[in-house]
Amino acid sequence: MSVDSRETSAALEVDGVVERGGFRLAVSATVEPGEVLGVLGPNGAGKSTLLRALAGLTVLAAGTIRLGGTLLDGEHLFVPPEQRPVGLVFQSYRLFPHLSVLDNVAFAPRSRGLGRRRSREVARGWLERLDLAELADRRPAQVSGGQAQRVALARALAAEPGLLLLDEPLSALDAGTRLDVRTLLRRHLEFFAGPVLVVTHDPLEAMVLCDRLLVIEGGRVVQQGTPASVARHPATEYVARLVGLNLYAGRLDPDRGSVALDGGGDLAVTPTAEARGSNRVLVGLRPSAITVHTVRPEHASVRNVWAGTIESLELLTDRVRVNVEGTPSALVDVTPGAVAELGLGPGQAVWLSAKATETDAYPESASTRHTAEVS
Ligand SMILES: Nc1ncnc2c1ncn2[C@@H]1O[C@H](COP(=O)(O)OP(=O)(O)OP(=O)(O)O)[C@@H](O)[C@H]1O
Repeated sequence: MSVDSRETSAALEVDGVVERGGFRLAVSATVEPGEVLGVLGPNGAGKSTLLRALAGLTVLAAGTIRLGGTLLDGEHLFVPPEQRPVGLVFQSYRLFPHLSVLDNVAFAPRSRGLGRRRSREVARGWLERLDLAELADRRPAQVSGGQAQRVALARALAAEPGLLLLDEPLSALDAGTRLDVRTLLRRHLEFFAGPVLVVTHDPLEAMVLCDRLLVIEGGRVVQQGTPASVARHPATEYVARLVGLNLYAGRLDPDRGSVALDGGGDLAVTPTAEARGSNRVLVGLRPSAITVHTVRPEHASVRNVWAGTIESLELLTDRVRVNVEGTPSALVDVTPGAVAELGLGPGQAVWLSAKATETDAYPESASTRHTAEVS
């Protein structure tokens, strides 16, 4: 079987509107052959709605979906799901429990009309590529979560789709397994020459698996770009939290080198030349660049000093993330030792400080420009 067939090397172009009850999703995006696009967004943003539209489970209210030159939806045409060259891997994998791993994968070519022997040959090829050959005779209940995920991927690929859709492919796995499977999945996706969309909630998954990210909020695309550009210059509060950054919007006074924040308070910044030319800016500040004090610090060199109250503390792997309510509010990362030493706890009044050189001030419209650069 060839993975370089014409069908598997065409770009996906979607430019449309999907309506679901009172919800409206508007998306315009192109995914190149071989490119892995991560679709991110908070709950209810419209990620599944997008996958459903691509798979043909929901009809577009307006616009078009094209795979290569072929129209799948729009202009009074609608290709039903069973006729779309689309492979869909669900969160739950949905393997057939009564069939062996081999026959689960052979199911796809069999449904395309291949004979039993030929279907099994095709399936064996995919099991080998995905390092599953030894599990061919097992039932889904006799393989691990990570292996089941790979069987589901093998089954989707065995159908020779032109477009691959993965809906939270690793969410059913425990944290330890997820780490290994994520790396393997990235490698296995290289066997697929067409465009891939991966819906995920996990920022690390998005960074490792995806070439480009599409962030949806409230049915709208708020940011598109490479993982690095999105992490560097998040366009919204949600994206900033996702990549673990404090983000503030405000008005820059280039002469004073400070930003009057929309939510009150101001921050001394060292604006880039690009930011100097714009009135509205976003200021990124890493939680590890902020220091917590129990008494007001008196360092003349630190221009940003403000008061706040600890809302909550959350233990991360090697740090404690302190959520401080103030003007502005901030997430601050400290060591567990510092929490003990300073006796930090919820409800406590604290002082925060951050150097102006630790801030990253960029034009509010930067994310839109990133989109133009990378798409
Ligand atoms: N069957 C339905 N009928 C009507 N509206 C729906 C239906 N399913 C979802 N919605 C609405 O559509 C919107 C988008 O839902 P969608 O499932 O696409 O979001 P999502 O980004 O995938 O969320 P999650 O991360 O929670 O899975 C939500 O506001 C939801 O209330």
